[in-house]
Amino acid sequence: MKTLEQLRETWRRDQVFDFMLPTPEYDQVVDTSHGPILYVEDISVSFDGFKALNNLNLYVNDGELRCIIGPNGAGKTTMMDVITGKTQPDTGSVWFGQRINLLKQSEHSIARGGIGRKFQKPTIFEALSVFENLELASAGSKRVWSTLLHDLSSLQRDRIDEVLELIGLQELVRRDAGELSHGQKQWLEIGMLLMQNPRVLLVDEPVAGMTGEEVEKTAELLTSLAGKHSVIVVEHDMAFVRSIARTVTVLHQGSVLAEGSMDQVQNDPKVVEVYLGE
Ligand SMILES: Nc1ncnc2c1ncn2[C@@H]1O[C@H](COP(=O)(O)OP(=O)(O)OP(=O)(O)O)[C@@H](O)[C@H]1O
Repeated sequence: MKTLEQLRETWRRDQVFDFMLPTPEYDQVVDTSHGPILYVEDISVSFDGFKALNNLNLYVNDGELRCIIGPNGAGKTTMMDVITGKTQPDTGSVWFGQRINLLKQSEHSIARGGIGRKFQKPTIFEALSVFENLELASAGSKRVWSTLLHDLSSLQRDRIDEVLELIGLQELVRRDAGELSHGQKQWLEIGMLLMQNPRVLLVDEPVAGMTGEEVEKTAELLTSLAGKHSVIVVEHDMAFVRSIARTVTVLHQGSVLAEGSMDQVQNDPKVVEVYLGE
């Protein structure tokens, strides 16, 4: 009975999770020969006349780990919504590499085509094991039923092993996801995104609610992903940002206020005034 209920739950989730949808075929490969994997140019977004993003420009290099900080309401979430196709901007352009115009892609195409997004709250299948969660995330275009009922390919198994090692949950592979700690759930969800081999990972406030030890492990995980993936982390926890940051972008009132190393932005008088000095 438990299995049947789990399958029913999974079936419903099929309508919600991007990784269960078919992978789109972009007619262009992601071309990063000039360096950046993301070009966000002159983006403006208004809500009832209020400019949440105001001529925002952001360039993220292939393989980079970028931290985005800024006070509440600075436009961080809206920026991620634009990159992932959830919000269409009033003006501007967003390119994935030099050739893929993200503003012409649907939210699902973007998610399945190489830009993974981790929301703050983990959205894993609590009633399934760690392994089964990763297994489902590797489903690709296969339907959920067939994934649960058929054997995995050896390639998929290898990828699950690789991801388990990355997220440090090898010992808990048969444990129900619902029994994991908050931090472990967050890592599992990152692992589920990694099963899709995304080129870009957007991670929203990953360490909120974590213990000190979990924060440290998350820092290790995210820094280990950079290089193979481009990782964009939005976070308010300054100690955490300092521990992982290479380049930090500070948003304020929908635009980039400052960009540079953590030391550079922390000593920038504009940044101190609007944010860090608060
Ligand atoms: N759907 C919406 N309708 C109206 N206003 C919105 C909407 N979404 C965002 N805003 C406004 O746009 C501004 C930017 O919001 P956004 O959530 O992008 O900021 P943020 O930097 O992510 O803030 P936080 O750190 O608090 O999450 C805020 O003033 C917010 O109230």
